[in-house]
Amino acid sequence: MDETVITVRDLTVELGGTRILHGFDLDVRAGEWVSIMGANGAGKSTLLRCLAGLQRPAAGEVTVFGRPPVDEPAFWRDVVHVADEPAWYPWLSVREHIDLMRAVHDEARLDTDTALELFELTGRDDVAPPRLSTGQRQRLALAMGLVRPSRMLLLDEPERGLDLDFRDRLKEIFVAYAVAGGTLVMATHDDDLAWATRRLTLDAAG
Ligand SMILES: Nc1ncnc2c1ncn2[C@@H]1O[C@H](COP(=O)(O)OP(=O)(O)OP(=O)(O)O)[C@@H](O)[C@H]1O
Repeated sequence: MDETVITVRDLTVELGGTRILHGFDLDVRAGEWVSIMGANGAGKSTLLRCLAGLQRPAAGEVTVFGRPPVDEPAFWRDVVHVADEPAWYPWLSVREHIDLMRAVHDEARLDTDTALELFELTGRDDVAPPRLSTGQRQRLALAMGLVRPSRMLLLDEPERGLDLDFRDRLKEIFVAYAVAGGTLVMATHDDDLAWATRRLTLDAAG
């Protein structure tokens, strides 16, 4: 598979008058899993936000699936951005959050029980997210992202809060997504999770 699905050319981003990324280039093909690494503040989340159409570059070009990314429903039908914790519905259970994602998307990738099992939430399916542990909430956020159909995952530190065993499972989940033709771009501090991926390291000057 060699279809290029992300192209970044000479990307420069400024935030609050400070240059975060400068002259950054990237090409990603369908089915690739790319890790963006680097120190705190290097600009990993900022790059993901540019790919998600949530941050306007000061200069340069970004295309995702052949077009500049835009924060619009047609774009989000193809792309999942898992970053900060989603806004939970405190009156809905874990199971109902997954049901909700399945209900608003045609052709869900996983049924609810499979998702609960895969993300090790079966025993916590009837509680509301605010009563989960940090790692359990992260597993639910990932489950909600993976349950719906997509062609690309933009993942900001997906490992946060997860124990080592579940990180191994997550690696398998992401490999399966890529093998099926999906594309992953992941900001991470986890060498092990990134080990088999194409790794790019941002320096502090971007
Ligand atoms: N809204 C903002 N206004 C001004 N500066 C910002 C803003 N958001 C982020 N920054 C700065 O931009 C830089 C890059 O932030 P970013 O979150 O992209 O880094 P990161 O590589 O993802 O870091 P981490 O590893 O800590 O998650 C940081 O120095 C941060 O302080």
